[in-house]
Amino acid sequence: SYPTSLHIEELSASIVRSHRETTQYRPEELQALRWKVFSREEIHAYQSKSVDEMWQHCALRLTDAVQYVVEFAKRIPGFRQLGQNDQIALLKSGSMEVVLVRMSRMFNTENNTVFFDGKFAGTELFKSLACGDLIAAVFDFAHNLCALRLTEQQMAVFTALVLLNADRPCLEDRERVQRARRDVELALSHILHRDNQESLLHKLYQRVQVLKSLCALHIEKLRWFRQLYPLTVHSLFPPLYKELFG
Ligand SMILES: COc1ccc2c(n1)CCN(C(C)=O)[C@H]2C(=O)Nc1ccc(OCc2ccccc2OC)cc1
Repeated sequence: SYPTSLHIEELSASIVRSHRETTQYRPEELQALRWKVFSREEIHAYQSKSVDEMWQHCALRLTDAVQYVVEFAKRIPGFRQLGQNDQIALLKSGSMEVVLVRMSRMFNTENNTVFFDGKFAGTELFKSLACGDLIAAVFDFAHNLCALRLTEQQMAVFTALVLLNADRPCLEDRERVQRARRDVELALSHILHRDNQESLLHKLYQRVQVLKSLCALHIEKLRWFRQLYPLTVHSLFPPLYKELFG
C-alpha cells in the first residue's frame, strides 16, 4: 500500500523525536562546549599514552556514542518489526556510520576540533593511535558534513536512512528492510522539499559513499590493532564495540 502523506508526516515526526531522545548532547549544549579545548599539557598527556592505552580509551568513548545509536535504531518505526538477526546485521554495518554522521554535530569547523572526553580535540591529540589516515578521514568527513549545516530534523531522518539499508550483508528479509527504507526515503524528500533544500539529497547520497570507505578503514585499523594487542581487545575493549566492529 502506498503511504499517505499523513503517514509520512507522522513517520518524520516519530524519527525526529527518537533522534532527540537518543542524542546525549543537545545543539545548545554543544554550542557552549565548542570552545572548550584541551591545553598543551593535556594534549601532551594523550600523546604520551601507549598505542593500546589510547585505542582502549577511544573504544570506550566511541561505545558511549554507539549505545545511543542502538537506542535510536530500536525506536525507528519499521526497525523494531525486523527479525533480531536483521536488526543486528543492520547495526553491525550501520552504527559506526551513524556515529560518524552524528559526530558532525560535535565538530567545530573554525578550529577543526571534535568533541572528545568532555572538550574539543584536534587531530594531533590522537597521534598515539598510530592511525593518522583514519583520524584525518574522520575529521575530513565531519568537517564536510558539518559544512552542510543539516537541521536536527534532516539529520534525524538521514541517519534513519543510513541504518535502513537493504543492501547490507547477511540480511534474511531484504524486502522488509526495503519497504521500511522506502517510507524513510519519502520522509527525507518531504523534509528537504519543505525546507526548500532538495539539492541536499544528492550531496547526502554522495556522503554515504565516503561513509562506507571510512567505516571500512576503521575495521581495517581495528584488525591491525587486534593483531598487535589481542589481549587488550579481548579483555579491555567494551563488549558492544567488539560485537559490532570485531
Ligand atoms: C554522536 O557523536 C559523538 C561524537 C563524539 C563523541 C560522542 N558522540 C559521545 C562520546 N564521546 C566522548 C565521550 O568523548 C565522543 C567521542 O567518542 N569522540 C571521539 C572518539 C574517538 C575519536 O577518534 C578516534 C577514532 C575515531 C573513529 C574510529 C576509531 C577511533 O579510535 C579508535 C574522535 C572523537
